[in-house]
Amino acid sequence: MADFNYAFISLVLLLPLALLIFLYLIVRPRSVNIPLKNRHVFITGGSSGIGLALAHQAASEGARVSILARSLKKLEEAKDAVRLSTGIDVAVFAADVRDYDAISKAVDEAGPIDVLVVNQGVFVPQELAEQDMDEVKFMLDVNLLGAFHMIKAALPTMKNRVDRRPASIALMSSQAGQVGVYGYTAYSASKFGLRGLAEALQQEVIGDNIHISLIFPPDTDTPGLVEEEKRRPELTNIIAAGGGRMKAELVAKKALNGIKSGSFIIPCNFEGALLSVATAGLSPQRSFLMAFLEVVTAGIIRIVGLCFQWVWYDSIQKWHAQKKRT
Ligand SMILES: NC(=O)C1=CN([C@@H]2O[C@H](COP(=O)(O)OP(=O)(O)OC[C@H]3O[C@@H](n4cnc5c(N)ncnc54)[C@H](OP(=O)(O)O)[C@@H]3O)[C@@H](O)[C@H]2O)C=CC1
Ligand SMILES: CCCCCCCCCCCCCCCC(=O)[C@@H](N)CO
Repeated sequence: MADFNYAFISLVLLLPLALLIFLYLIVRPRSVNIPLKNRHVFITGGSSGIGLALAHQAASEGARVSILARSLKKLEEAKDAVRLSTGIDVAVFAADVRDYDAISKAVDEAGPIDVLVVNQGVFVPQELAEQDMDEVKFMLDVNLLGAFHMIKAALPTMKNRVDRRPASIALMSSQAGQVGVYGYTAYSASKFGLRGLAEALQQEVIGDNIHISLIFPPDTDTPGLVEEEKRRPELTNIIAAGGGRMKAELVAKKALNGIKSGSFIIPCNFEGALLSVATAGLSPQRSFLMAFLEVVTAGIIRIVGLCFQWVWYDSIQKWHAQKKRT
């Protein structure tokens, strides 16, 4: 009996330890630190919301910051706001990410980029059956093809940068890029698309010491969300509430910390951390501790995910039943 206990206890302790050591040895790519001080951080959609909060924080960390968006007026206002709070001047570029020539001109003018944050995004929620194809195309063009345009324009000089220090390309996805959400067929598709782009691109640019990050915020208080909420379907509200809600400043802080530590997947709150473990899939994981968590919780987190689906489909069913009655 004593022998059995001894064997049992050592197994319980040794197995996790062996797993930890194994994961420590195999996780790839290796962890990396990406400094921001005195480096060029280029943020698309940097004139509002999360992008503007990122511009503030990158500037206060000593980066040289450029922001790009369509409206020059909003860009100038953002520039004034950043100067007021940090004393630093950001460079502004007015261009539409759907126009490859315009953004490649902006990127050339801005000079070699060390950290590219592809953050621009549009979101017009509606059931696909009701939504015009123009709006579907609009979201895919700005959110997904716009990201391709930015990366294509910036990559040549990023690859040829003279200092070979680690560089970063960060993509602003959304929790709706980890799980499909009612009312978001086009939006979710555009954000899921970023993940495929990111996973493939990381393999292509690791040799150039360029590191990809994907950021997954929940609902975040921004001018964009205020607009969105004017026309969000009730069920979108109910399901999105499960992801929590954050201030843009905190999302920007989590995002910058994740970028600096080279994390491939960057959740922003507790619900987001759960969602990231649940949807780890075959994404790279640089942290052996996170990898450990993913492995040991794999079964239970699937159960949690299935419970979420149960609640969501229940809400959908109730909503339909109620609609029939009224
Ligand atoms: N707020 C939220 O709840 C969440 C947001 N996100 C994502 O975070 C990102 C930022 O969102 P948020 O801060 O709320 O958005 P905002 O609407 O507040 O700001 C969007 C920014 O993108 C710019 N932009 C929009 N379209 C284009 C375009 N075609 N070309 C260039 N710039 C463009 C806007 O400037 P201009 O209009 O002048 O071009 C603005 O600077 C988006 O990718 C969004 O999907 C993810 C999860 C939650
Ligand atoms: C297994 C564990 C699960 C944990 C909780 C899952 C909750 C998922 C909710 C998804 C919310 C999506 C919000 C998108 C916000 C957004 O992008 C728009 N505001 C447009 O910008």
